[in-house]
Amino acid sequence: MTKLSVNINKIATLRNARGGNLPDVLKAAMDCERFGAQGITVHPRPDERHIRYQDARDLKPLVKTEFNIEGNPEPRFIDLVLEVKPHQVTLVPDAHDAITSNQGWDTVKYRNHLTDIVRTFHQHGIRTSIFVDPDPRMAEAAAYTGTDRVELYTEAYAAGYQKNREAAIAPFAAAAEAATKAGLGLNAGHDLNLDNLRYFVQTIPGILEVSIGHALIADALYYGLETTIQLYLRELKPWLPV
Ligand SMILES: CC(=O)[C@@H](O)[C@H](O)COP(=O)(O)O
Ligand SMILES: NCC(=O)COP(=O)(O)O
Repeated sequence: MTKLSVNINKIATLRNARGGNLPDVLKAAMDCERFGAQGITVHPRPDERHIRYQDARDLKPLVKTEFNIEGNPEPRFIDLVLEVKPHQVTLVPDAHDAITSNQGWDTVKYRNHLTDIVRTFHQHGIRTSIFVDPDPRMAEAAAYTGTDRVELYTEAYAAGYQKNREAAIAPFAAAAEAATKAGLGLNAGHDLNLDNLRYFVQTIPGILEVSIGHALIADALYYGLETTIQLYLRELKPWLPV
């Protein structure tokens, strides 16, 4: 079964626009769970323009499903994760000025760096996932860091889906196969949406978790949060035809 983890960064972005507490990010997270989400993802960035570090601390006692914190493992981020102790940390090589995540790790070049970080999180009982491009070499090399999982960076799949979905998914299938052969669990995320989600999880078996934020929160403007989460969960049902 593929779990749906709702990324609530965009709810925080809306709240931050006015400086108050509307919408309430903590309530939204609990509502996502009530409506069926099987996990909550946050991605604090150094400038805290979306979710804030304090949000992650406040969410910890409230999230009853799986709590996933994503980010670039700089010292302040590592300290936050070790303090909050989520179920999973996803390591993403974000540049400070990136609008959103725009690349996976070079797991060959940064093998030693990632190995040290993975070890630190494992010593505190936190599962690790490494964000990777759809490149079998990167997926395979990720295993040498000791990580539990990789997260396939699906932006290129989403961008190519309408034009030629078979071609768009091919590199992801190859990377997924390499990761699985290397003993890694598979997550996926970035720009997944109601159009492209089902084909992805049905074509690549064994995706353990998808984290979805931008499109899901945008859909919620039209359908409401509860219906939207149900619509995404329906796309994850393995028996529905692609
Ligand atoms: C790693 C990843 O793909 C997501 O975390 C995505 O970057 C969402 O982050 P923002 O909401 O900050 O764009
Ligand atoms: N890890 C991907 C994520 O959390 C959400 O990405 P997006 O759906 O906001 O593009």
